[in-house]
Amino acid sequence: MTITAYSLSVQRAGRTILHPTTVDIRPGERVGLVGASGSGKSTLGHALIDALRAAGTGVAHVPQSPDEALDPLRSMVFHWRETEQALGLAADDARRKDLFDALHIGTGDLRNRPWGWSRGMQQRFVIAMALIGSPDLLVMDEPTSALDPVVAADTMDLLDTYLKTRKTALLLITHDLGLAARRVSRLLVMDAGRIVEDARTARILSTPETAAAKALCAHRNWLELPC
Ligand SMILES: Nc1ncnc2c1ncn2[C@@H]1O[C@H](COP(=O)(O)OP(=O)(O)OP(=O)(O)O)[C@@H](O)[C@H]1O
Repeated sequence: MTITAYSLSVQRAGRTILHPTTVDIRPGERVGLVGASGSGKSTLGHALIDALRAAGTGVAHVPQSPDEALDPLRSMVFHWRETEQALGLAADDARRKDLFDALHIGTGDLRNRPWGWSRGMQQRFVIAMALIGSPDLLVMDEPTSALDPVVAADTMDLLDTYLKTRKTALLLITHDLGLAARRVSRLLVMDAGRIVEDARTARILSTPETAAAKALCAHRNWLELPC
């Protein structure tokens, strides 16, 4: 069933930073939310997560940096168990092995604290945690911007492969059109708190219609980036 959130809007400090916006995403669909800095991407992402969770939709969130998700004083196994418990799931070694294999983190020592793992492994661990409950939607906000380009590309490749056989949809929030172009089939372009263009990725890249989409597409150097 299509995931829909109607008429999301956000006011802060007396200013409307998200104008009424309806978002719909099909099961398994890969959607990019792109726009210039300050256009309202993260605001829409958070409003969408809150509204969908309130309606009972399973939504997981991957933040920009693993530091936002991992407590430096806690072991990796603590984080994993805490997530399972929060989801009301019993510990399941087979599920953990599947996710660890899929995201190539099987060599990590779960007794370590986050700083005992590389940054790339930490972020893949955070992605694996987000997938524990097989969410309907995975929202990733600039998920690879803290990683070097090769590690970032590898991480997105592993996630692509994993999601191929699942119904989990993906909303990828990024100002990096190059990343979005390689990873999603549909783009939502934001400008000043509104979605101003919503179309297939290939169409927006070839014939952007709005000033915001044209501005993003004008910076063609992103074509050279590996992720
Ligand atoms: N708590 C807040 N109070 C006031 N204004 C806010 C608040 N949070 C965000 N804003 C403003 O809302 C607008 C949208 O911010 P938002 O972070 O959603 O944009 P963004 O597109 O995600 O930007 P970036 O790519 O830089 O993260 C910006 O002008 C920002 O300054």
